[in-house]
Amino acid sequence: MKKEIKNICCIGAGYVGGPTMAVIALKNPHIKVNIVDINEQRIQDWNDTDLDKLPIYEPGLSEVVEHTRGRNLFFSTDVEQGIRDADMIFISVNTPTKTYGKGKGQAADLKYIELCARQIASIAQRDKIVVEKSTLPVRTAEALSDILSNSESGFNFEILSNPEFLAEGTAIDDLLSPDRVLIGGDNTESGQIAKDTLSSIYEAWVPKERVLQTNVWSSELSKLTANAFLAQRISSINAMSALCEKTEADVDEIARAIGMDSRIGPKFLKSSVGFGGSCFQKDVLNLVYIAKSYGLDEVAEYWDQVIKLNDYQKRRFADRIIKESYNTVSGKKIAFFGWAFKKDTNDTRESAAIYVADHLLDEDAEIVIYDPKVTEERVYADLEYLNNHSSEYIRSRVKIVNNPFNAVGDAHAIAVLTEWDEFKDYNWEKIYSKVLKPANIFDGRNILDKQELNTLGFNVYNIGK
Ligand SMILES: NC(=O)C1=CN([C@@H]2O[C@H](COP(=O)(O)OP(=O)(O)OC[C@H]3O[C@@H](n4cnc5c(N)ncnc54)[C@H](O)[C@@H]3O)[C@@H](O)[C@H]2O)C=CC1
Ligand SMILES: O=C(O)[C@H]1O[C@H](OP(=O)(O)OP(=O)(O)OC[C@H]2O[C@@H](n3ccc(=O)[nH]c3=O)[C@H](O)[C@@H]2O)[C@H](O)[C@@H](O)[C@@H]1O
Repeated sequence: MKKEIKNICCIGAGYVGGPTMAVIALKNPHIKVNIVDINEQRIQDWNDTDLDKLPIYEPGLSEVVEHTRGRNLFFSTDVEQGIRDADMIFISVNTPTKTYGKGKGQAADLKYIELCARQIASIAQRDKIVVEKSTLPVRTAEALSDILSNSESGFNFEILSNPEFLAEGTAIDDLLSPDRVLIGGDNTESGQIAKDTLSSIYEAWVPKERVLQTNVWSSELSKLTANAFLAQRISSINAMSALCEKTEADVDEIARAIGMDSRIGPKFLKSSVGFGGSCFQKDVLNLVYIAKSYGLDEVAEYWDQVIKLNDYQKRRFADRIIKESYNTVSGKKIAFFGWAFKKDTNDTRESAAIYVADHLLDEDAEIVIYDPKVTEERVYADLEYLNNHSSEYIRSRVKIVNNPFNAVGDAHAIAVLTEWDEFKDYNWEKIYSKVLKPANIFDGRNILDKQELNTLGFNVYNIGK
């Protein structure tokens, strides 16, 4: 059995809420979807008639928004109205690592989630299905249920966990053909109805066998587990990259060799300057915190190593630039190709580039950055957020240019931090003529044609080769 859903509200118009709801609206034209957010600028950008101004860059997103916006997809700052009208409410707000108090630097900060729950409790005028879309610590649904069931309204709030597995840069493809959709809920009669109701929304386009129902705790913990396993794979291959550099083994050859074992599989074995993004570090740290809070110290230490290895990888890359620059980068210009945490996104959260730059700034380097999608102010904000160098120092040492050729003039080295496809197709001969000699390239993504660059005269330093 399922309920009829006519109106959905999503609280949080971010990287998850925006694309996810746009696709739900696309595939369920009979449902009105309201995305609400307290960030006025963000909502204004989502409503901009110029689709190039959407707050998020994702291939295919603007087409979906163009098709649905104003039809059955709406963006608004009126959170209360959104909650009031909805039969089903997705909570898709940010859950960053705590920067204060107990669990600082590890636990997820759940204040935004709690605020949403309290707001729903105080505004709702009828029963609602409340869906956790944000990534949350296992057993958060218990706290939500507590807040909602203690409201004076007396209405029934059914809580579901429906974590999101999309990756940035491929969000629309991932949403259109997901490996699976996970829905956790209570095994009561009303819980089952709620799960079936949400399943039916996805089944508008996702094959039924890919919509998986579990209990709510399994669903919450599956999300953290998936991200931990993915991050662990990268740290594992990155650990091998360090060993490769000592032994003349080639990490890409190793990835290929082990990836052909069907038990291991070929995906997510690309060695890099280190993983970034808003979630891997946050979610693994959260897992470490949860394990510790249950007294499972060995479990906590095991996962903590994934983060330590990632920090080591970023540091190793920066140290190599320094070492190969005759042990000093003071006053030297290092050109960065890429700042985003991966290609095809303008998101820079936890990007490895930030930490590599910070380490080079410790050594008094000058950095000139080109990224096809990241703005100047974003770069400065990322570096200033670390609070390691003054804003004046950062702005005097770091420049952002809107053309790769403007980055490389008189550069002592080029460092590739993001795997943007366009980097492969540049006129490297022209670049060679502009950089200082010896011409050093540090390819933090192993994307460039080393042989060709060597022929042009470059020294190419790879990860794990
Ligand atoms: N970014 C990603 O690729 C993925 C993120 N996730 C998870 O999804 C959640 C959201 O992540 P993002 O979309 O990246 O975050 P985001 O920071 O891009 O968006 C969150 C939005 O929520 C809004 N917000 C916060 N409190 C609010 C409130 N009380 N009322 C109304 N709006 C409020 C913020 O203004 C912001 O625009 C996080 O838990 C994250 O771990 C899960 C899968 C993928
Ligand atoms: O919870 C989340 O936020 C999401 O986190 C990741 O998605 P995302 O961070 O957007 O992007 P990924 O493609 O996973 O890349 C993360 C980082 O790992 C790096 N990476 C990825 C793959 C690889 O083989 N090697 C590697 O270094 C990327 O360059 C990037 O810096 C997961 O892939 C999603 O399933 C999940 O929903």
